[in-house]
Amino acid sequence: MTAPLPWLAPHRTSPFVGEVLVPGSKSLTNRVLILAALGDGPSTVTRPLGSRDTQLMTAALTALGATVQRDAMTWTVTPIGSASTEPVTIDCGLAGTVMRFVPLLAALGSAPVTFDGDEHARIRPMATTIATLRALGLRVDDEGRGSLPFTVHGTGHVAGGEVSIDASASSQFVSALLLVGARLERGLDLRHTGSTLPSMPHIEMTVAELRRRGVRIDVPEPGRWIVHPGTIDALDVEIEPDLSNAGVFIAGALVTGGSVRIRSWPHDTDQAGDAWRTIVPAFGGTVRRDGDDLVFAAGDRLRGVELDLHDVGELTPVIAAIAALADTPSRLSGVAHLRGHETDRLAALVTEINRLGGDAEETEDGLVVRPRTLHGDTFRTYDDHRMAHAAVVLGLRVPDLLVENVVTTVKTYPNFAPVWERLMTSD
Ligand SMILES: O=C(O)C1=C[C@@H](OP(=O)(O)O)[C@@H](O)[C@H](O)C1
Ligand SMILES: C=C(OP(=O)(O)O)C(=O)O
Repeated sequence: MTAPLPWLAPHRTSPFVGEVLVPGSKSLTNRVLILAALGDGPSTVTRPLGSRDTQLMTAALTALGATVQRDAMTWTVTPIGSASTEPVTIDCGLAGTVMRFVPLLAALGSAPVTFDGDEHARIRPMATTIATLRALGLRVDDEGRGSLPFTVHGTGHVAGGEVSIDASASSQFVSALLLVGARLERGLDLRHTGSTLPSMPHIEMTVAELRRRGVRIDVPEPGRWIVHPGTIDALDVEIEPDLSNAGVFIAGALVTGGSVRIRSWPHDTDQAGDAWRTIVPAFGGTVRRDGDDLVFAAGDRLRGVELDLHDVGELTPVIAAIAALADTPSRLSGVAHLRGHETDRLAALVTEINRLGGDAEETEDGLVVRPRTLHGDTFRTYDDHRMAHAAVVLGLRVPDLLVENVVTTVKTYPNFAPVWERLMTSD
């Protein structure tokens, strides 16, 4: 198959002024689908994200025995019923939420379930998932790899109880256990033993979604969660727009001296992307609520930032792109775990920003980005949707920037490139 032609990123010599309703949150959609599949009756999901990651989740849950009936705006999920013993194979693609969350659901069943994914998925950190399953008493065949592919042999019974894991490489190892904790016979007393735990808002989102469904969870101290055994209530929910993905439009406004209205920004949310409300002022921009929307605008200048992004690591590529266009240096820290994301994001950002003539450098746990005049080139995306987002932010200011494989954005954002093309002709 021939590779798709690179896409010429939109470029502006005038401020970008726009209004966007971004599609639903990936993290919420995939949690809600799982909890619906484990629920005590059918649930509906309104305004779900329809993208590669949620498609992979739907296919995985269907393979485990749930049904997902899709109408345009609402999906109806019927929970996983009686356990089948037929072997199944699940494609995780490059979706962390599928490769980390679904093996724990497979553990509840009685069939051998094989997990595999894209080429790069095979090098994403999975050792904690495999160790967790074994600690719960399951047999896992991974031929000693500690990564995808592997097979989980469910027996229909998981006692649960005390489990200690090292989740320093990804918060998703904690969320995965919490999501199934109530369905373990003795519930779960989970301790994180590693030195650091990234993406805490994503864990808090998991806890909040469980509590909304009647699950009792205590958090007696940082790094410990007690999930009481019980049922997970069915619940009809509407998915919030993806605030992390809103970031690329916000960044577009910031770097061109413009403004953007993000429609339906939730008044109260557990999403990591809510942090844009504090990140934009750090770059010198402004944020204003107008009814249900937030309006982000550039300030008089775009200054560099010093940000610890440990809690919101997934925002880093777009923040690094803004930083490369700022007028003073930036230091981004707390994100060593990004080396295990869709690609090694720290290495990829340094290589690609510097390919354009920039001055970015990797540190032990982040990046230093110094302003330089940038020139066009082909920006590699490494099959990483957020590298493509970073490319678009840079292209708005750097002429002749070509984005390799922009279609990789379909992981969490359908029609990403056409949306930008429409925005460029409509403001
Ligand atoms: O649970 C989730 O939905 C996610 C958790 C985070 O993962 P890490 O803790 O691995 O960064 C985040 O970066 C990812 O995009 C989504
Ligand atoms: C890290 C990310 O994704 P995943 O859910 O695949 O881990 C991301 O979307 O930035």
